[in-house]
Parts: sequence; structure tokens; C-alpha cells
Amino acid sequence: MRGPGGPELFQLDREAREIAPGAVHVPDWLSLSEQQELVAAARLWCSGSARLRHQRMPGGGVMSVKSTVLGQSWPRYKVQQAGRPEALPERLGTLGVAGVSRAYGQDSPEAVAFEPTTAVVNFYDADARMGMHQDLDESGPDPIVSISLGDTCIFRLGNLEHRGRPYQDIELKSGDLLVFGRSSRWAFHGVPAVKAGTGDASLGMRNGGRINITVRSTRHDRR
Ligand SMILES: O=C(O)CCC(=O)C(=O)O
Ligand SMILES: [Fe+2]
Repeated sequence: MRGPGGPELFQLDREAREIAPGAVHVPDWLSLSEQQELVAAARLWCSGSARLRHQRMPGGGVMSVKSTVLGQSWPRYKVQQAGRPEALPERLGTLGVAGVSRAYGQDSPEAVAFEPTTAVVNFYDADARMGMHQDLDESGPDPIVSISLGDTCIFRLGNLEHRGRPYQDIELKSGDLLVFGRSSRWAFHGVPAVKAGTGDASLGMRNGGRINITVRSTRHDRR
């Protein structure tokens, strides 16, 4: 497809930019070796009682994405992951703070205040999708720090009101950072597609797929 909406639209600009107020996309934030380390570490973190599972949604459906939570959890996960270790891997805490600093500046109030407690790890095979939703598990105002590994996806960032338009689609590639906080903290968002086979073979994801890690703080409103 050529013209607006065609694949070339996504190739033009891989500069860091604020895609919406408070939503900052930093392409190629992690080096290939950092990505490789993170893929290997994620394999260990997501084992045993923290293994990736198709989670059941409140409405009773089952997600096509497999996911797990590391660190402090929420009630919906406690049921499904009894016995899971409570500690957030230190590396993810560090990356979370570094991500907020990269997005908003090291001296920004968000970076200074961010104390990550939790990471959600999602795994998408070629057919997995994530529907439009808001991240309401935390009361905020801390931002969500998202790291992508493996296959490229289309990430849809919508509006604050509902799942529909207006929204924009961006590509998230392996090593990309996306921080959404401030005025975009409660924006609807989702992943309508994964581009199978686009991940670098040296990442060690033999069967392909996409890993997304979001680093979060579950602390309640402090400000
Ligand atoms: O996979 C992504 O990029 C988004 C994941 C997400 O929205 C979530 O886990 O709440
Ligand atoms: Fe989300």
C-alpha cells in the first residue's frame, strides 16, 4: 500500500518525539546488546509461578497476549499467580527511572518522584493483539514506561474519552521506549498488530514474537 497510511509512513521519522502531550517515543533507546540481555533476563523472570499466561479479563474473555506481573501485584493477578515472588527485578526499576528521565528530563518532577514497584511483561505471538484500554490499575499520577523487544508492532494511542477515533498509530520496534504520563496518562491505547518476523534473530527469540515490558508504580496518589 502506498500513500497515507502505507508502510512508508512509519519509516520517515525515527527521531525521539512527543507523539501527544506527555507521551514520548524514543526509538532505539536500548542498544542491541541491552536488548539481548533483557530478553535473556525476561526468560528467567517469567518462569515458575511468574510464567506468562493468557490472562482472563474481567468480562470472562481470555487475552491473546500472554502476560505476567513482576513485583508488587494487583488483586486480579494475585488469584492467577499465587506464590509469585514479590520483588521487582532491580534492572527494571533502574530502566523505569532512566526511561522517565529520558522522556521528561532527569530533573523533572516525574523522574525525581518515580519509584517503580511493578512490571507487566506481555508476550505477543504473530496473532496476538491488545484491545484499546486505559491503564487504570494504578491511580497514577506516575507515568507508564514501556519497552519493546523482538517483533515490531503497531501501537495505537487514542484519546482520553473512549476507544474510538481520534487515535494515532506508531510503530514500536525492538529497543524503543515509550513513556506515557502527564496529559496522556489516561489515554486509551492498544496493539492492533504485530509484524511477524521483523525482530532481529540475534535477540534469541527463536520463535519470534514481541515482548513488551511496562514499568509502573502502584503507589497511590501522593500529590
Ligand atoms: O504491548 C504494549 O505495547 C502495550 C501493553 C499495554 O498496554 C499494557 O500492558 O497495559
Ligand atoms: Fe496498557
